[in-house]
Amino acid sequence: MDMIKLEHIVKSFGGRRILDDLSLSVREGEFLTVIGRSGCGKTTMLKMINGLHQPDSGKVFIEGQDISEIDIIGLRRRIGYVIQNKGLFPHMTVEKNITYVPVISGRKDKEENRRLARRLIETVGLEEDMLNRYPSELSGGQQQRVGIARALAADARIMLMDEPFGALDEITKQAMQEEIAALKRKLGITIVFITHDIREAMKLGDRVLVMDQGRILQLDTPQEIRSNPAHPFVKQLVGSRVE
Ligand SMILES: Nc1ncnc2c1ncn2[C@@H]1O[C@H](COP(=O)(O)OP(=O)(O)OP(=O)(O)O)[C@@H](O)[C@H]1O
Repeated sequence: MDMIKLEHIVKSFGGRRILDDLSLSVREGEFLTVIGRSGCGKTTMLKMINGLHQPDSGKVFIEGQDISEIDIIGLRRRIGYVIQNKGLFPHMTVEKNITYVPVISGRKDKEENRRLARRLIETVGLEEDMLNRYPSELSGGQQQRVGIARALAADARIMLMDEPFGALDEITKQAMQEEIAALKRKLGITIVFITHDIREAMKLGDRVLVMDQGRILQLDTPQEIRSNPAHPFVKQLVGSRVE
């Protein structure tokens, strides 16, 4: 099944076309990585998927539902959104951050929420005693893990990740890459993952979407992208890959 479907999306800001007739389907359980020059529209596309931006024309479907016809707040709770260095509530403990969506959705049993937080903190590879800390008391990599745990707490079947590991050192980044790939295999979640790092895009993606000027240059498996780059820009991108 198509978990996410974009149909002929057009979006302009200040008279500039940022997404130019973009159509795309992401299958359930697929890991799609997105790469392209700064400003080519990656984040704008991601924000279309959870209704943070509305298209000027075209349609977005999530699990077959046209999102212009459903409750957008409910939709956002079903879609995890993990962004670099941001997103955690600084005045809440890690536990409160993780259980935020279940709590605002009416799940008030403290013990049950504590159990959920304990389970998820372990799932993302952190120690239980971190639940009582505040985000500022965690490293960047640990904050990213909490962000992922929070998205999982919402029972998100879709995870949108905007350069989630961009600010991490190489060792932590590799550990996080392993972790997210394992989580995806284990939970079968659908992931759309923006990166500036072609190695990361090729390593994690079931398919890689190369974007330029609001259009798709190529959307293919890493193997195809490598062996049959459809455009000089793609070729250049892949050529810059450090083996
Ligand atoms: N809310 C907005 N109002 C006006 N212009 C916007 C808005 N959001 C994005 N833009 C513009 O749209 C273009 C695409 O932005 P977007 O954030 O989608 O790019 P990106 O590919 O994610 O870039 P980067 O890799 O630098 O994060 C940019 O020129 C940006 O300035």
